[in-house]
Amino acid sequence: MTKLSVNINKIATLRNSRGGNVPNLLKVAKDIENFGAEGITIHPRPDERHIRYQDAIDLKEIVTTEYNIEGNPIQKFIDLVLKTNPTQVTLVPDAVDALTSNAGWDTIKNESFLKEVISTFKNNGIRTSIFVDPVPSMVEGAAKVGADRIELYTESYAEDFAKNNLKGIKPFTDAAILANKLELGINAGHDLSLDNIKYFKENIPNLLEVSIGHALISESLYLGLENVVNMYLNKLK
Ligand SMILES: CC(=O)[C@@H](O)[C@H](O)COP(=O)(O)O
Ligand SMILES: NCC(=O)COP(=O)(O)O
Repeated sequence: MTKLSVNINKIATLRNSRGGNVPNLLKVAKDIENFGAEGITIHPRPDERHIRYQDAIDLKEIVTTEYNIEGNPIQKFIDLVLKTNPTQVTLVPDAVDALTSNAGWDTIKNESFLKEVISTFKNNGIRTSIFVDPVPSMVEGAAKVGADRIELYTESYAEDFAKNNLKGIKPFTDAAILANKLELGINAGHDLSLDNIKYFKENIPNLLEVSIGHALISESLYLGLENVVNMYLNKLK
């Protein structure tokens, strides 16, 4: 069984664009759980352009499913995660000014840093996951630094799938087989969507969790748009 964790960054982006509290991030998170999702993911970035650090703390009070916080472990982020105590922290090596996550960790170059950060989180009872490209040496490195799980960075798979290149799944399947051998749990995310998720799931042995945000929120807009336009038309009759 693969858990669906919904990334709500985009809800915060919409809220912040008007400065008020519409849509209400906490209510959306609660509703997503009530609709059946098994987790809530956030990725607070240092400039707080979508999720604010205070959101991370407020969400802890209401999320009853798995709570996953992603981000680059700069000191401010480490402090936030320790204060919030989520179910899982996912470490992502994104630059401060990155538009979105765009690479996995080099788990060999950053071995001692990752070891230290991971042990800090694990000592506080927080499950750790590391964002990695589907590269065998990076998966081995993730096991070496003591991570509980890897999160496979799926952008290249999504791009290949959109071009009908089904071979793009191969490095992900191989990485998953290796992770299973090394007893690392497997998560995945980035640009997964209603189009590409089924094939991904079918080809990844023991996929524990996917976190999906950008496509899921965009798809929700499209799938809800007809209904809402008609609700307005009815009110204007
Ligand atoms: C870690 C990852 O894969 C990202 O997809 C991320 O969580 C999304 O971040 P943004 O919403 O800021 O693009
Ligand atoms: N970890 C990936 C994530 O949370 C969402 O990525 P995306 O679906 O917004 O690309």
